[in-house]
Amino acid sequence: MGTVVEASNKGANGSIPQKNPTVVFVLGGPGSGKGTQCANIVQHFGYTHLSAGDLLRAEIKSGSENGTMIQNMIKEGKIVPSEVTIKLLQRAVEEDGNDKFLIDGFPRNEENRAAFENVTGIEPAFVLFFDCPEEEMERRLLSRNQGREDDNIETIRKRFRVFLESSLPVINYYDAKAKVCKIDAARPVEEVFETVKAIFAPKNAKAD
Ligand SMILES: Nc1ncnc2c1ncn2[C@@H]1O[C@H](COP(=O)(O)OP(=O)(O)OP(=O)(O)O)[C@@H](O)[C@H]1O
Ligand SMILES: O=c1ccn([C@@H]2O[C@H](COP(=O)(O)O)[C@@H](O)[C@H]2O)c(=O)[nH]1
Ligand SMILES: [Mg+2]
Repeated sequence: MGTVVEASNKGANGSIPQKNPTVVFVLGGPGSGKGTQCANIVQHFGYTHLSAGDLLRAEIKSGSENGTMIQNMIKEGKIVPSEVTIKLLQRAVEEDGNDKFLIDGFPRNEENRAAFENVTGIEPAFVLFFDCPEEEMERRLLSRNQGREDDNIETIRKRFRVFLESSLPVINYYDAKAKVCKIDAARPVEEVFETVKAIFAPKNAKAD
């Protein structure tokens, strides 16, 4: 991994973002522990955590015109069109006063990745990849008990398939650019976070 690279601020659509944020993509299979580790990173390193899935779920609750479409996609484990998710992410970045963001669970496919880069002009500083076997992720999701409509065995299997077919290629894309920090996420939360800390501590020292 190289040093933290600040995002460029030219949007291909001509828009100029308010800031020049540092963005870290947090990727991994469903239930690999992305949200759990992001909460720890926020506490220790002062990032803002933006979960694309949480933004989409909030959009459903808000009564937005896209709500029913998003709800159906999530129930089926499918990927919501890029333009919808990117707008939500852009709005969240613009409304926040921070200059460094963890984007959790996005980009989920190659089209998401290319559209985000084109629209925002932002390249991630690096990518965290929480690597976890399916059996462990399945166990975690089935006992998460947060009332998520997609935490049932039928949808979980669909989500696993989408992750393998559509999301892993994104991780491979960034790996080819030496931007991926792969973490063994099958260990207990505290152990995983020790590894995460070792990744962020030197980068944060350079970025601050
Ligand atoms: N290292 C771990 N060991 C055991 N359980 C964990 C670990 N990390 C997270 N969990 C638990 O597993 C469940 C899924 O974790 P989390 O919500 O962080 O995953 P996620 O990657 O964000 O999932 P999703 O992609 O579905 O949003 C939660 O109940 C969480 O408490
Ligand atoms: O960029 C995204 C992020 C999420 N989705 C949809 O939401 C669910 C749940 O996402 P989590 O990251 O597990 O919270 C996911 O299965 C997709 O259906 C999306 O379409 N695009
Ligand atoms: Mg999550």
